[in-house]
Amino acid sequence: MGTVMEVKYLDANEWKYHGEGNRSLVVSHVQHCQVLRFLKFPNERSQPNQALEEAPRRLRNIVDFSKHVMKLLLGDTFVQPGEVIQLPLDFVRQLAMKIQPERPGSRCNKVMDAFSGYALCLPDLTKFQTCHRIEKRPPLCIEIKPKCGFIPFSTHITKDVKHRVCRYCMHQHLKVANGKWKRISKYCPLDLFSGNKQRMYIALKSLLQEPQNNLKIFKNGELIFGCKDDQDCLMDLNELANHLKAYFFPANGVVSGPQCTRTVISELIHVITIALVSNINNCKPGDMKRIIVSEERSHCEASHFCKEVLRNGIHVVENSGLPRGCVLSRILQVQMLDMMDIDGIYPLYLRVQQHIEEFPTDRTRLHLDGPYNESFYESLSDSHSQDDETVDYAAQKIHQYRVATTAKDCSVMIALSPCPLEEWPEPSPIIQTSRACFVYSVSILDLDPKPYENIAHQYKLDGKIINFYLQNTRAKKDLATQKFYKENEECTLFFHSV
Ligand SMILES: O=P(O)(O)O[C@@H]1[C@@H](OP(=O)(O)O)[C@H](OP(=O)(O)O)[C@H](O)[C@H](OP(=O)(O)O)[C@H]1OP(=O)(O)O
Ligand SMILES: Nc1ncnc2c1ncn2[C@@H]1O[C@H](COP(=O)(O)OP(=O)(O)OP(=O)(O)O)[C@@H](O)[C@H]1O
Repeated sequence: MGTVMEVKYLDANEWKYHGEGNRSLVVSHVQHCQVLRFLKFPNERSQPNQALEEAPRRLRNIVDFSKHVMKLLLGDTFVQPGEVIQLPLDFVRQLAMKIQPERPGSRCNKVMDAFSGYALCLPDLTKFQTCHRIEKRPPLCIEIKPKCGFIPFSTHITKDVKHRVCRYCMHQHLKVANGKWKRISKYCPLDLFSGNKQRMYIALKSLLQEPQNNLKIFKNGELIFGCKDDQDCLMDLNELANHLKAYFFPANGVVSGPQCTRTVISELIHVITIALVSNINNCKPGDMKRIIVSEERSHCEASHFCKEVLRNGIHVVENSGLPRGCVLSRILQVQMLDMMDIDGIYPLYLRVQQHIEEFPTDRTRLHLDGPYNESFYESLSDSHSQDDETVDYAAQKIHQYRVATTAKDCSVMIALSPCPLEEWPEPSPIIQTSRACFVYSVSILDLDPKPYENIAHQYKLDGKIINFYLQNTRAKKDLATQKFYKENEECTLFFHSV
């Protein structure tokens, strides 16, 4: 299993800390366009054994899921599955020690797997585009974790608020209360996925104001904007504009001040929007058809854009929809494989649990932990259209739900490489702005399968998010009403005294 990497790359000094999430830690090569993605495990004594036992299988599952499931659903060009490799333990241990001081405190409840010797080797998507080109200005890369872009439509939902407010906007309240973030973000995924230029502009501007873990910007593979964790954020828009000036206004890159920041940020938002709605493989006229999500599934009451529209008395917001084949529409379509919502899935999970308690060997037959091969992919298509009370129906719906959950948690990487129009390396796609031109590529990352057992956790979390949101917004409404009456009282007294 796995290939052994070329020896010339195996010097820990040539690799540096790049970033991490909840389940993996990534290091990048200082020179080559490569990253190594290591699994992480809880800080427990059993950790070395757990890693030795689990790492190779989990990594194999990650690659297979990417290759045989997500790539087929999201499209060839967007997905780079990478490969499982085996590394010398000395090298991995040295690396783990070297990067430890760089890690954000909030992620240190888990340790990097420095025990199994297995990792994933992937192209460094933050540098990918320009690997073999000589350009004075290094590549720029924008990473967005867009989260779930629709309002669930399942008839299994009992809490009405889920039909009105999207999960991301509700979850913000709990995250701030838990101390995960300091402020509520105004970003609403439904605006980003709307395909409406105005709504997308507001969504991206909100991400720039409060990036949390949903937006990162890299220059030459180095993080220049975004949060490592809530304690450690690089998010000064003037500073960002300073980095970007030379890209968007190459001729007069020396201008500065608030006007300059606004102009540069607008250009950035424009480029991101184009990359998100373009069909890179494109060009068949039929592909320009837009995917329109029904009105009630594409508006979130908590979105600041919607609030503004209501406040200004504009009642009809154009529901533009996403061009077919663009990265956002691909992701949204896979997210929408979740047709039952966790409210409909949880009872089916209990059905499967009960069944495998009685027939443990069926766990394998039902593909609950993979392997994620062609037959798993086929099991996603609707062979059971109605609930016939079987465990097979339940497993099929659970598979669809898990695939959708991966798409709700993936990230989009947009790599931009400045390129004068005269040097356009056709047929590579380009984006033009008022003064600049970029060759670009779009990839989707973090396409790991979500463990079957997570369903129980997701069900509990969903309940917490909704209850907290309802409590919190109710409390705020009560306070506002009290204030209103108090002000009116004061007003009344004032009238009496005159
Ligand atoms: O449930 P959510 O929406 O909070 O998503 C989790 C993410 O939280 P977020 O809200 O994006 O900050 C969470 O991200 P963070 O650790 O918060 O950066 C993980 O991506 C988690 O995935 P996994 O279970 O570790 O594979 C994600 O869990 P899954 O729901 O994808 O299982
Ligand atoms: N191929 C790649 N090229 C460049 N950077 C990458 C690559 N893969 C991952 N990264 C960086 O490493 C970070 C962490 O990786 P990833 O999102 O896969 O971790 P995770 O633990 O699976 O995340 P999550 O908490 O969302 O489950 C990403 O946000 C991204 O910035």
